[in-house]
Amino acid sequence: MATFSPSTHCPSSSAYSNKSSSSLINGNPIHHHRTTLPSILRKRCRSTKLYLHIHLMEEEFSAVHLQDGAKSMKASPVESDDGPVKILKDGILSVPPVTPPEESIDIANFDFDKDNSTVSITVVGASGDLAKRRSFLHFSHFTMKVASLRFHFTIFGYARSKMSDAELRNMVSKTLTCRIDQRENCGEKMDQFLERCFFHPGQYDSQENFLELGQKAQRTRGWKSCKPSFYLSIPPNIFIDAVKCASSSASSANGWTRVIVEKPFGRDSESSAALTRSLKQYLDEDQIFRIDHYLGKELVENLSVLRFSNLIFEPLWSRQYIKNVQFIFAEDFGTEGRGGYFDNYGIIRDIMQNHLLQILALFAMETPVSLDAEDIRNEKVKVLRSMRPLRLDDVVTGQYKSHTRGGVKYPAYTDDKTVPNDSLTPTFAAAALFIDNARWDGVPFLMKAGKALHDRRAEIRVQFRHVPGNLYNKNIGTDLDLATNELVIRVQPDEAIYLKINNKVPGLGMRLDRSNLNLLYAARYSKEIPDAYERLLLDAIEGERRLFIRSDELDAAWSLFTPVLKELEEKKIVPEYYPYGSRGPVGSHYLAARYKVRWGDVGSEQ
Ligand SMILES: NC(=O)C1=CN([C@@H]2O[C@H](COP(=O)(O)OP(=O)(O)OC[C@H]3O[C@@H](n4cnc5c(N)ncnc54)[C@H](OP(=O)(O)O)[C@@H]3O)[C@@H](O)[C@H]2O)C=CC1
Ligand SMILES: O=C1O[C@H](COP(=O)(O)O)[C@@H](O)[C@H](O)[C@H]1O
Repeated sequence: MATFSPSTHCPSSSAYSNKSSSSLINGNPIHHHRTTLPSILRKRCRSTKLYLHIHLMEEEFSAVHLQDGAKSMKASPVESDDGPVKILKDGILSVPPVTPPEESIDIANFDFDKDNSTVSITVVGASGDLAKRRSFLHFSHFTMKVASLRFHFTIFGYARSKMSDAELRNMVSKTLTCRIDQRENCGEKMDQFLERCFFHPGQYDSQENFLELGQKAQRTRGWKSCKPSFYLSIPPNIFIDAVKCASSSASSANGWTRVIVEKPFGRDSESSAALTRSLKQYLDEDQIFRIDHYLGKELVENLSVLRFSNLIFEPLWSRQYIKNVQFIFAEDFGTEGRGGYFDNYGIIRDIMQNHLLQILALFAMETPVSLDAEDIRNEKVKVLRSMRPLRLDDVVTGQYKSHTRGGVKYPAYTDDKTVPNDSLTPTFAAAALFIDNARWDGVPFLMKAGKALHDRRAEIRVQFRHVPGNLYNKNIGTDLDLATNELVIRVQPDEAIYLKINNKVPGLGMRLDRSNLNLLYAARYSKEIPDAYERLLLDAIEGERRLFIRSDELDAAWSLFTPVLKELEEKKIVPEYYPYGSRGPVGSHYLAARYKVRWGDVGSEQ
């Protein structure tokens, strides 16, 4: 009899190893099991060798257990009854022996749609920049790669602009790529994806138009039970109108409606709280999926794995061994085309308050009770609430100016026609943050984010303290800084994790150099790294909330940045100007030096 806990851990592979099964999916053993269990919605367990997925279907759930790293799949309940799952003490469930199914299942022919439900995503604001450039592309990758295997799936575009289905498909087709699997008839898959795209014109505040959308969607696929999600790709000031109409007029009878919201979630604490309050008039918190796409990036996902599944890191993860931590975001292009949006927000709201702070929270949080969304988000909130609000003294801001290089003139931020000539909006910022808890007391957490810099990168740098009484000091010079270890988690590009160590240069002498223990993903893994949105969309559809921002997390995040944002604006702080394509304002180095830190991305060997 295998045992597992609903909230804390997954069964080990060995828990199932005594069960024989003749059923295979892609060569992986599969065990089916059906019973009654009212209180568990779904449990996802991930480990390298094991994936367990339970779906609640009314009062029944079916469990599909795939071994050896196979992906989880939504499966219809199998027609066997192995008896009830018993709840033992401490919430441990006892799972009766699994009856192996009689025939083997071939994934290509497996019918995942037996419940005949349809997932539909409506891109609200389908005529806009985000929708055109990114949303449909993400949906296409997601649909072609994942969803088409699992769901009836439709995508609706909704906007005030008039468009036919054919025009929408034409617009969308221009953004599609064959990034998914070149070998597997990509063209055919794109066509299949486009066939699932429809357009419905309407106003964002019209109940009637949303009702028509809902009806059209019902007709399109003959929904038995429909699972509508709305992806808000509109300016935030019309979110509430759209949500009100979508939830009251285009939502499913079974209340499945979900709303996926892109940042910005407000401009400060007050506007964010007001937005949340308004959304909650029409939706429950668990229907709102606030996307921070950095949480869907592979190396950000891996951060917790690195920390909590490797003995060598966690003991070092504190003020005792870590001198400082750096979160660096750089883009080698400006706000081209997005100045209108950007000027109202600036780099602190665009990148720091969300993407970098989310990574920081995952980096610094305590070990969660389990991998469940609420347990992880609880720990993130705790660490955010232990942080000191950012002070003006601890911030440096910059704005890029025009620069000519190699005969090419690169524009200044204010050359954008949608940006006022006298704009003081920062396109660069560096900040020093502190976590006032026992683990991190006194450790500077430095952030740096900028547009129009000399390269594009996102990385986490962990600089360790020097070795006390280092025996090899004289072999590496007197600068102890040169001898400290540094762990670099390169989120993009060229995903990698590397550790800088001191090493003896081979030879008869005793000379040390700095070398890297390097896990370069491209060299280690042949599989393509999924786009952040593929993961996030799948999770939103499946109701997995781990990678979405909860409202209290959002409040805590805004509390840290709102005072300084207000001060910057009220005092009209002039940003330090830096040339397009440079390394950014020199002020960031003074800020780091104040805390005895050297930015890790500067220097010959990064
Ligand atoms: N663009 C980007 O790269 C990113 C955008 N975001 C966020 O995503 C959302 C969408 O961004 P984006 O596509 O750039 O936005 P757009 O300004 O392009 O607006 C999207 C659509 O909304 C409708 N719309 C625009 N303004 C109004 C208005 N005042 N009243 C009613 N309808 C309006 C228009 O459609 P129609 O007239 O046809 O109805 C427009 O095509 C925003 O919240 C933005 O902050 C987040 C990250 C990146
Ligand atoms: O959210 C945003 O992110 C992008 C950068 O995302 P990436 O995945 O390409 O690194 C940034 O350009 C944009 O300003 C910001 O709104």
